[in-house]
Amino acid sequence: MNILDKIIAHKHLEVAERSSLVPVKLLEKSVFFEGTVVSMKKYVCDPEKSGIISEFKRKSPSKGLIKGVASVEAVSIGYMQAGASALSILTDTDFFGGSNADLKDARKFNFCPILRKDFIVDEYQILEAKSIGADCILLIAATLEPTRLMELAAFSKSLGLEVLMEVHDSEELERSLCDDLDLVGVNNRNLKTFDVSLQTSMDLVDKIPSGFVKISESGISDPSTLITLKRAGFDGFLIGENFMKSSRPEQAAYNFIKEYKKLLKKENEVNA
Ligand SMILES: O=P(O)(O)OC[C@@H](O)[C@@H](O)c1c[nH]c2ccccc12
Repeated sequence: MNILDKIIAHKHLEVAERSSLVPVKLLEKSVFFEGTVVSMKKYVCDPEKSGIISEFKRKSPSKGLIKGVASVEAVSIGYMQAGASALSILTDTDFFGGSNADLKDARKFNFCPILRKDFIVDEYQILEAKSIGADCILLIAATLEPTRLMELAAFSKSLGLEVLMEVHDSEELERSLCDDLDLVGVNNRNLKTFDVSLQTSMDLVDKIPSGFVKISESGISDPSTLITLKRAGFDGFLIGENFMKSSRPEQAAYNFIKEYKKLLKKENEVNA
């Protein structure tokens, strides 16, 4: 069994357990069911912003411990002050060291789109995402049958949540595209083998239909890479480890975004 299969098997057990402990009726009592969501799509494409979705990630199966003890409050506020467009908060506990409490904390301190980063296999997790204040959820094409992915996307939309669908190759992309998606992310990291290659993004960008916001995900550690990805057609960039591995993730994000803006300005002057 590869790691992705292991995570998904675990998620089914987790959903069964949680839904018996916290029934849907209780989730629906959350104040966030009345509130409107902040659009990830809009923020990522806002030319005044960087397009960067900064991720809060304590550990991962590929890297092990990145930063076990970190303050969501300090890091998420710092990310936004540094010029990120949005936040991605890992809520998986067993494999990524995150929690729903991390997302709730991020929500408390920030008015910006927040992606619930988890492995969604059931409607219950989407209701849970809404109940903790997320604006957007992730659906991973590699882990869902196309019809199931489409059902989950439609369910998210019925709650007003936006959907980021993640793909890793053109086959996944073609079989899973549907109208209820808002953003399509290309994961440069193969979740089964952990191999990382930016070429994955470059190969797939032109295959994503123009109506979807295009995100390049994972393995980004250099501001100049963003220039290459932007030129290729990406609107947004998901960055986690490169910031989280620093002793001060928010400072790392600040320096990165400052450098990116400098490069972007230079690029725009050349093209003017
Ligand atoms: O830390 P990185 O290499 O910058 O990657 C961030 C993000 O793309 C990655 O955490 C991720 C992409 N898709 C996922 C699906 C589940 C868990 C995590 C992920």
